Amino acid sequence: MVSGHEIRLNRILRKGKMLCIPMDHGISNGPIEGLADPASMIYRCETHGLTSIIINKGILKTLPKPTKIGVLVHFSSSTSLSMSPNRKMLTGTVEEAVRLGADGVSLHINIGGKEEPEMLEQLGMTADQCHKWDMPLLAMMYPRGENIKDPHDPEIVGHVARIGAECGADIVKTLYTGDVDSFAKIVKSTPVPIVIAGGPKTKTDLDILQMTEDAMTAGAKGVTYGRNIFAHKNPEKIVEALASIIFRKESAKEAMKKLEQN
Ligand SMILES: CC(=O)[C@@H](O)[C@H](O)C(=O)COP(=O)(O)O
Ligand SMILES: N[C@@H](CC=O)C(=O)O
Repeated sequence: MVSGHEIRLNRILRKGKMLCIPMDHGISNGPIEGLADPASMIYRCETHGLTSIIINKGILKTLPKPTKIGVLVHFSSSTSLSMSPNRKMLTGTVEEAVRLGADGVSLHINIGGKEEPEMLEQLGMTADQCHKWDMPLLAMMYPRGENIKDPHDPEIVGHVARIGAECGADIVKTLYTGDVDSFAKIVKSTPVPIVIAGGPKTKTDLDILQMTEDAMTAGAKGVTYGRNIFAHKNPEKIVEALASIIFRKESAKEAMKKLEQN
């Protein structure tokens, strides 16, 4: 018998790979460019190669119609208006995710600051509940806090990714280090699949496509890009370009050529 965990995992991945738009910025940053109407953005992009989305429960509850792709519900919250924007608080339960019909749970864990201990506890406890409910857990593991000088430092990224895996996450999302060799080492020392974050919008489309190609070459299992997709002038087309790299192993340059033709 196929477990609920496997059924759900196959809804948020395709052939073991992920092309996901995290849209949880509405709590941390407000209705930023491209996120004024998350539902429309989801329906615009869902048939262009996406495997899944990450959204807060309030968006999931108010979607006018079900989406065709996997949904991870995000339960970490902090805001840029706060005195402690890095202190992510737990704002939901795995049982709630089951009730909402989610296919996965997502947490954001900042490592390297004074609030780290409580986020580690959130991760460990939520992993236990995910195990109980057969719910896949994606941990967004960020080197972020007073002790972090360079969040892309391969040693730090490798440590942070490993923390996510050792605390029980099924998928770890973290920062790309900027070069294939150092990231390949991190992939090898992390016992669960790694996907990479997009970060602020890149200067050119080729930049985000090249980072994607390099991360996949290093062994990443996909990407979770927010602003580089929903704030793009043509979100559907950048999703198609990313899908050609992730699922059809095209190069960034080949994907770029098609993007320019469209
Ligand atoms: C809003 C966030 O916490 C981001 O980390 C988001 O969850 C994410 O996964 C990546 O968003 P980008 O806009 O690609 O940085
Ligand atoms: N959701 C993000 C916003 C920017 O990446 C965060 O909380 O850091």
